[in-house]
Amino acid sequence: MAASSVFRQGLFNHKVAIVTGGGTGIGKAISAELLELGCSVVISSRKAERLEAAAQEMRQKIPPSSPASVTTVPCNIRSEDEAREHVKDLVSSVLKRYGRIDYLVNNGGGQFSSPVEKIASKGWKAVIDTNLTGTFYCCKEVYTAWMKQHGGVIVNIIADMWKGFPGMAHTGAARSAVDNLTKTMAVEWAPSGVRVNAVAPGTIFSKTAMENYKEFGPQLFKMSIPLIPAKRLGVPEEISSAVCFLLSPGASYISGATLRVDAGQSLYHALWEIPADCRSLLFSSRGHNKPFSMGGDHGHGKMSMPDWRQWKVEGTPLEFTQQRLTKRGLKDPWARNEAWRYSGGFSRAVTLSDVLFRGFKWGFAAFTVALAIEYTMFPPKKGGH
Ligand SMILES: CCCCCCCCCCC/C=C/C(=O)SCCNC(=O)CCNC(=O)[C@H](O)C(C)(C)COP(=O)(O)OP(=O)(O)OC[C@H]1O[C@@H](n2cnc3c(N)ncnc32)[C@H](O)[C@@H]1OP(=O)(O)O
Ligand SMILES: NC(=O)C1=CN([C@@H]2O[C@H](COP(=O)(O)OP(=O)(O)OC[C@H]3O[C@@H](n4cnc5c(N)ncnc54)[C@H](OP(=O)(O)O)[C@@H]3O)[C@@H](O)[C@H]2O)C=CC1
Repeated sequence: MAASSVFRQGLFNHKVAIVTGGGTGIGKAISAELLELGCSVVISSRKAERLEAAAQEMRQKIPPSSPASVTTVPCNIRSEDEAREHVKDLVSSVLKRYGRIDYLVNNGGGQFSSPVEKIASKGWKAVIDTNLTGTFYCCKEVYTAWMKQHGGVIVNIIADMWKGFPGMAHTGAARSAVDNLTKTMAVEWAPSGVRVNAVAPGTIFSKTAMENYKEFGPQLFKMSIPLIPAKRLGVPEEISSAVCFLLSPGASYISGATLRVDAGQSLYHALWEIPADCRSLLFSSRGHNKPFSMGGDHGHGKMSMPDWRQWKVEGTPLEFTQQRLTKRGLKDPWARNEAWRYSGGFSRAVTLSDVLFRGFKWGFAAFTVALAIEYTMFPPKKGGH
């Protein structure tokens, strides 16, 4: 096996890991790196054939001198009432085969994109059951069946949901819950010698991740690039090295932590565009927002991104935002944004000076007048964005 891990060869010799979702993308990269470092890995997910194909591919790269081996155990961590049984079977079959479980990587999961009001209860449940409840079952089962007596390390893969997750609320809620669950388990299970941490990836490219979003996948991933300080997507191996570090003795004093592996993305922009609608103006006038944060280019730095008006398929979040704006009488919301951008400066200047000298009530009145004048002088351009 050509060495690509930055970690010492043999670091995980004779250890045993379960990696859920280990047959694709991030999970496959984690499994491959663990194998390279001598660990035996059980990869587990719903699609048995795909799992076996991945295992075959990884098996061929294990040198004969290595104690590592890779096995597959199909398991649906979300299968309604039977999920607990599926996970129990997974854990007992690993113990039967290997006699130990040193590491658990809860990586299996995912979601679809949708604005909150269009998420059906079944879809909400599917995502929560997979990402939150599935992770809970795996942790609990591995702990009770093995780690409680023998110690071990758990790493949960979550997501960049730090500012909420507009467009994917279900997964945001589930991953945030797993972040919290990670901390609780870290404390409760410390006396057993169990460390529990999480990794929160930014936008990581893999074929399977992209395909999950069907025909929108390429565009979604492409749109993320300008919003990442590194100006590129991550690759699964960049998550894998963080996971291997957290599993390793190098992290022996780290527990209850969540490591963001996102090149600073979570500190910067989000993909979701906030519409400049009338209600946010009224909201500001009540003084909950700073008046000079209204309009202008404050919320519209994203307008230089790829042209979102190309999104014409019904039911996608962007089409939905467009429809909402159009319903409120804005013929072309993107052109309106452009108008905001160049008319904002004057209105803000008027507002700011009036607020300083006359207080909020009169400041808002002056702002409205200034805005009306500006809109008469600079009507929204057709086709701008
Ligand atoms: C503009 C902002 C948008 C934000 C988007 C940003 C995207 C950038 C990407 C960066 C972040 C990447 C994060 C990733 O996690 S990438 C990894 C992606 N991989 C996966 O998600 C794999 C696993 N995913 C799944 O298996 C599925 O997504 C799911 C968890 C939903 C399970 O699917 P499954 O097919 O097994 O489920 P069901 O058929 O049983 O469906 C159950 C109900 O769920 C609802 N549903 C499912 N898919 C959709 C959809 N595409 N749109 C709307 N609703 C959906 C639906 O209610 C299903 O029930 P019904 O079919 O009976 O109605
Ligand atoms: N790629 C990215 O940008 C980001 C990814 N993530 C998360 O990282 C993890 C890996 O994603 P990634 O590799 O990118 O995408 P993939 O779609 O390749 O991986 C998802 C994996 O989860 C498995 N899985 C899904 N549902 C279940 C289930 N019910 N039971 C068992 N296994 C399941 C899938 O296998 P199968 O279909 O066989 O069940 C698949 O192997 C996911 O949790 C994802 O949400 C988080 C943030 C960003």
